[in-house]
Parts: sequence; structure tokens; C-alpha cells
Amino acid sequence: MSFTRQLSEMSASELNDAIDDTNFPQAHILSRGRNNSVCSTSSTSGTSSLAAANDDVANGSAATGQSTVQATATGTTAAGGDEVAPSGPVRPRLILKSNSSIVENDGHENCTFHHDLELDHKPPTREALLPDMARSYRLLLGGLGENPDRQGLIKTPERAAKAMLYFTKGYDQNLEDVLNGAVFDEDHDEMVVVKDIEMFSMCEHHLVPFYGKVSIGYLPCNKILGLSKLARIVEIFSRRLQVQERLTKQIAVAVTQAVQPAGVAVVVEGVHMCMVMRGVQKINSKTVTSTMLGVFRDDPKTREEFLNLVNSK
Ligand SMILES: Nc1nc2c(ncn2[C@@H]2O[C@H](COP(=O)(O)OP(=O)(O)OP(=O)(O)O)[C@@H](O)[C@H]2O)c(=O)[nH]1
Ligand SMILES: [Zn+2]
Repeated sequence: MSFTRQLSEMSASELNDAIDDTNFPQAHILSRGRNNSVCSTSSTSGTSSLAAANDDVANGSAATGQSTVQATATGTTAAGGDEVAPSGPVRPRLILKSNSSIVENDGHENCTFHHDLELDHKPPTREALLPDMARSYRLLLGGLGENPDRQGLIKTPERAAKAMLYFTKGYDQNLEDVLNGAVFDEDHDEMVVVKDIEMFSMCEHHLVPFYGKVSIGYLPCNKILGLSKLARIVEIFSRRLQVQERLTKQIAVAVTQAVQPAGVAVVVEGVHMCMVMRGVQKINSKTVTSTMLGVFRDDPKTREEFLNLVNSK
């Protein structure tokens, strides 16, 4: 079972619990400390990599089905492995600890879609859902009073089913596959920001699109992520039935999972077609959601620097 499945299953409030700032040791809150801050390189049990975190799950070393975020602050490790006193303040590293029970291997361990939705039937792939989906769209056309057999509509049920499959293709993806090993050791502790990543998602309440842009920042702790992977993480979670709040948090938690940085910031700006084309019909309204973890949450200067970068043209 992948950690990504747990993230995508979590409701917004469960994600809130997972990233509750009570999991961060307040005593270690830092100002930016750019020049003399030291990231932990020691390998205490709390500083597991993505693979190690997943191993924890595979080994069943934890059992509650909840994921928590922890920050650890440890000294640097010399080449020989001995702990040495850090020369400056230690920036706490954000660690996600995966606490999940194991599900039995039923042959569908790679089928994120099945796991996400707890389907009764277990299609080998999501494409196997196409005939049922097409039949549903055909019924829908009939329900609208249309003639599904008229020339223009004959292939519409199948086209619509394929389109919906595409809009929700994130169910087929998981973090580990998408990262594809593109996590690099790098002695870099400056802020990394990728902003204005286009996002298209589907409102889970009305099954109509919401779209907008996502900006992600993180403060590395000796590990950096291939830049395109931030945009790919956005795709994993936006290409599902979503609410914007959960999407925002899932992205932040996934970046934490990937590189255990000192902090992660995510801002999502979305236009919800359910508020534009129907309902209150507010065509100019935008919804802005943010998740700030670690130093972005605790240090106003770091947060401000991120927001300035995001808001600059
Ligand atoms: N918090 C949140 N709400 C959303 C999102 N997408 C859609 N919604 C809201 O989901 C709510 C559903 O409310 P309901 O009263 O059950 O449905 P409704 O009658 O269609 O609501 P109206 O849109 O007000 O007409 C609406 O307020 C939507 O605006 C989202 O991403 N986050
Ligand atoms: Zn909606």
C-alpha cells in the first residue's frame, strides 16, 4: 500500500490532524538562519526517506492508519558518522511519519484507483471501467431527453467516459512512481519556489471543473527535488475528484514526504465553475487556499519571502 493512497483517502480534517503544528517542536523554531543554519544529516529513526517511510508501512511498524508530520532537530553528522555539534542553529527537518496498518496483498496493490475508492469490483485497470461509464453517459443523455442514437451523439458516451477517465487520471498515479528517483542530495538550504503551475481539477460536489494555479515553495534540508516533479505532484492530486482545501494539503504533505525539507508552503488559487456557471454565479470570484508547514508556518519572515516571490510578477 503506498503512502499516496493514504494521503488521497484523507479528508481535509484528517489531513489537518496529520499536519497539526503540535507535531513540530516549538523549541526549535528558527528565524531563517540562512548563513549559519545547519540541516540535519543524521539518520535517526525520525529522518526516514520516502522509501524508508514506505518500508515502515510495509513492515507494519505502526498501526493507526493516520499519518503524522514530525520535525526533528539533530546535530550534523561528520563523514565518519559521529555526531558533531552544529556550528549554528539547527533547522528542524519536516518528517512525515507514516502510521498505517497493512492491507493484505490482494493482487491490486498497484491499483491506486481501486484502493482509493474501495470499489466492490476490482477492475484490472481503470480503462476496464470504460464500458460501464459509457453506459452511464448514454443513460444520462436519455435522461436529458436527448436521443443517444442520433448521429452527433452516437460516440458521445464513449468519448465522455474517456474524458472523465482523463480528468481523474491522478487515481492511477502514486508519489513514488512519479518521483522516479529524482530526489538529489544537494548542500542547498535556500528557498525553492515553483509558481503558477496550472491546475485542472474536478469539484467532487458537482462534478464540474475547477481550475487555477498552484505555487509551491520548500526549504531543502540537503535534499532537492527535480523541478518538474513539483508540477507532477500537482497532477497526481488535482486529477481526481477534489475540494480545493484537500488538494492544497495533499500537495504540501507529498512534498514533505518526498524530501523531508525544513518547511513547505503551498498556495492554490482556483476558479470553481460550480460558482461561475451555476449556483451563485460569481464569475470573478477566486478561492485562495494555503498550507504552511514547518518554518513557513513558524517563521513570519520565511512565509513573507515566499508570499512576496509568489505575488511578484
Ligand atoms: N469548501 C469547498 N467547497 C466547495 C468546493 N467546491 C465546491 N464547493 C461548495 O460545495 C458546496 C455544496 O453546497 P450544497 O448546498 O450542498 O450544494 P448546492 O445547493 O449546489 O450549493 P450552491 O453552489 O450554493 O448552489 C457549495 O457551497 C460549493 O460552493 C471546494 O473545493 N471547497
Ligand atoms: Zn462544485
